Amino acid sequence: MTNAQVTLIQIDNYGPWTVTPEPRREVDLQTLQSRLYADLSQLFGNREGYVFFTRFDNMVAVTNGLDADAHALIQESVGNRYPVTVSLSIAVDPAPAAALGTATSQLQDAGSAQDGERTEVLRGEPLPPERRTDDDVQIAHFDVNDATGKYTDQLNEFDSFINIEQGYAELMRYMRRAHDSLSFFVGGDNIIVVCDAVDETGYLDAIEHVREAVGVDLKVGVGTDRTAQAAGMAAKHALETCRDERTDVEFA
Ligand SMILES: Nc1nc2c(ncn2[C@@H]2O[C@H](COP(=O)(O)OP(=O)(O)OP(=O)(O)O)[C@@H](O)[C@H]2O)c(=O)[nH]1
Repeated sequence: MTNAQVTLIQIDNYGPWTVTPEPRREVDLQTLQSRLYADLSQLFGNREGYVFFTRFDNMVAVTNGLDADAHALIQESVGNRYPVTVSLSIAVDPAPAAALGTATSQLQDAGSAQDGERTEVLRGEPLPPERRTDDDVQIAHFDVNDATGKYTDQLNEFDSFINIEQGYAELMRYMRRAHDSLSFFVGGDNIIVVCDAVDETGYLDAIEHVREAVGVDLKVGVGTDRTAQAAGMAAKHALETCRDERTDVEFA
């Protein structure tokens, strides 16, 4: 059984900030959002976590191994670097979607995303060190088969993008519904899914579902470990085995 520790990151009172005193230049907002994501990726990444950009005003991190103090430090660092602050909410559950559900409720209970008084909230309990195991995080790294040959080298870039995004949309809904798992597009033709001990049949069914629904062919490498980065790296190696062996699913 896995025990995903998930942290919801939410920019405090961001909506009002984007239009105060009048709408801010979109290029400046895009720059802020992508820099904040880059910094968070490094701050959590230095501590073996993964951060996914999702909607940019809200981001999701897998933070097994990070305690409350580490979260507070990251929060402080963002407050010192940016004109905005972030709230963080941590939760643990075998099912990643359930962990994110709890993390979300904790933050919603503390106040609205657009409440000027609710800033730099830090809620939730990390996984206690004595309960941590080598099986806490399962990461599945999906990749589109021959995306270069089928899309990038053949189609208009926008049509390539539509194909990849449709594969992502179908996979994220399927993994959420069938396995309480969280899927994140990470660029190119890659999707990283945080899973709750899904087995080979589960992955084969997911690949089959996406192929039937939108005609996008996927393969997946799966890794399990104590932290997101260790599990993610194992998943990448398993994906290389898929390439070598021409298989659809490989476990590290
Ligand atoms: N985020 C991320 N992106 C990657 C990774 N590997 C490849 N990419 C991206 O995916 C694109 C396609 O690369 P590949 O998946 O290696 O190529 P492919 O044509 O699909 O070939 P096969 O996967 O071998 O079938 C690259 O241009 C990168 O943008 C990775 O490990 N992480």
